[in-house]
Amino acid sequence: MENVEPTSSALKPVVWSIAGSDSGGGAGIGADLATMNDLACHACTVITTLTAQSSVAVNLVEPVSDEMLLAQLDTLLQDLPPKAIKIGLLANQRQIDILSRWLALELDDHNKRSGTEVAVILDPVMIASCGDRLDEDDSRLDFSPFKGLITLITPNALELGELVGQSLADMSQYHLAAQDLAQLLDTNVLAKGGGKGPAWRADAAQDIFVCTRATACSEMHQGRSFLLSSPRASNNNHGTGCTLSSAIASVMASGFVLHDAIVVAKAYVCAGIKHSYRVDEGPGPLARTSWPRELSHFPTISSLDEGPSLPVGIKFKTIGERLGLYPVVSDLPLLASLLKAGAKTIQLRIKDENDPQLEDKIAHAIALGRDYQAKVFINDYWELALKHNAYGVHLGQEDLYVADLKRIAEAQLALGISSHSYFELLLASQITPSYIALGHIFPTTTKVMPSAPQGLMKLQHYVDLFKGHYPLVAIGGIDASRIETVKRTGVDDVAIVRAVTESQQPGAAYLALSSAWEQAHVSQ
Ligand SMILES: Cc1ncc(COP(=O)(O)OP(=O)(O)O)c(N)n1
Ligand SMILES: Cc1nc(C(=O)O)sc1CCOP(=O)(O)O
Ligand SMILES: [Mg+2]
Repeated sequence: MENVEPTSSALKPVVWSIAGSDSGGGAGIGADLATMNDLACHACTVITTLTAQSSVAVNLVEPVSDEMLLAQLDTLLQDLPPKAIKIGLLANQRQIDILSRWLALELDDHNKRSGTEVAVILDPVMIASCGDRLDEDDSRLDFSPFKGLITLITPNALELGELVGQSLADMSQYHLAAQDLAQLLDTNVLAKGGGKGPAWRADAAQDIFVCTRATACSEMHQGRSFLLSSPRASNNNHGTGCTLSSAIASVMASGFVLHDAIVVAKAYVCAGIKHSYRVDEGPGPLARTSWPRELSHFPTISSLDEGPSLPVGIKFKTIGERLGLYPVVSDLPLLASLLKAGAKTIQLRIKDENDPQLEDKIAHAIALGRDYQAKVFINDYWELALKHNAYGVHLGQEDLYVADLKRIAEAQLALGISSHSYFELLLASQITPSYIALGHIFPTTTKVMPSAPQGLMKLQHYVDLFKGHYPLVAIGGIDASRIETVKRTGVDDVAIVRAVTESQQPGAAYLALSSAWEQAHVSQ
């Protein structure tokens, strides 16, 4: 993150951990604080329970008084309101009832007054990694008071079984149970598969993500289930669940959507396990490795729903040279004039699919590209691009499930894919495209976007992770005034609509922007 301004500590997002203390330091509040601080958040704590715990045993569990629980919540809300909350160990039913009432009344009132929506991540802790129970009595806890009040619940196999009152024998039962829990609590579910259970595999930690709804996220990723599979790194797993849930809360507090928070948190846990250490007899705690920047730590995403899925094992044409400043235009005369002005990469983006001259225009644009030895990409109409042998096609994420990707790859057409989040970047990268577009960086009026503008901070994170793996193209609201700051992130290329098309002299505008882009500095 060397290219963006450092966040002043006053601006660090506040995240709360409502959880128990693990005297052994590997899990609970200790792990949450370490995670939240490591991910550049300010961590506040609401301690629910003290546990006398080591890496091999839990010897005593003692909840704080009801007054103390409420006093911590109310005190913090007055002065240090959260951007996100992680809830861990609740030792008895009374604590569940008190906290759920507080969320329904006080937090809801805070959300309404501040016009925000604080993300609440519930890790329904029941058993420590050494196998001992952490709740005060052996009676089953009822989490239903949390219905409609939480953003995500993150049970492991054992907890999921207890929450839905079933034993889970295989992956399909695991998925059904996660869907049942999503309905029961009216929430999103991340059913973890890292520990023993039906999702366990020796070489991979597989989690099931059931997304019922998520804000500022494309419709196509909602109401769906995904399998998130990460490489398994070591058996030091003490505090894995606490770390995962507090990492999800921290990433959401930093402004990322739920899907992104989950994949970043999984990468954080994967890196933490890889670099973990043993302290004593039992499994060791996770290392703190800061914001994940290593692509191999991120999960592979696959769909668990019926219907089309992304193909595996295909690879698209590699683009040898830079795309540079890449204009995106909707009419042919403008495309011709920009090629004449010297554009070497350009896209034809016609959004009226009933345009009677659609095929003619596409065929003509492709032919012009050949004449000028330029890379002409056709947006959306991949069949026409194939028929007329275009240099390349640009597709959106939703197109990936309908287009014949195998045919496009076999015909040696280049493929560019849009992305609007870490989650979509990972999906795009799984089919090894020729480039990935990252948008929309700044507000745009060119099209209606379901996601919020990404901004430079997120762009920097995406570049840090994907640079060198694929050419990365920034798009959305980029004009002469923003060329310098965009270039400083290290992104490879920029795509531009209005700053060229709405100019009185598009050819001259293209040349000026292109030369500004080439001359702008990438900071080291
Ligand atoms: C370079 C580049 N990036 C993103 C887009 C957007 O493509 P898509 O998501 O398919 O949306 P539409 O352009 O079809 O509205 C693009 N065209 N080019
Ligand atoms: C076509 C398009 N796709 C985007 C994406 O984020 O996928 S943003 C965008 C419009 C970019 O237009 P302008 O340069 O006028 O802001
Ligand atoms: Mg498109």
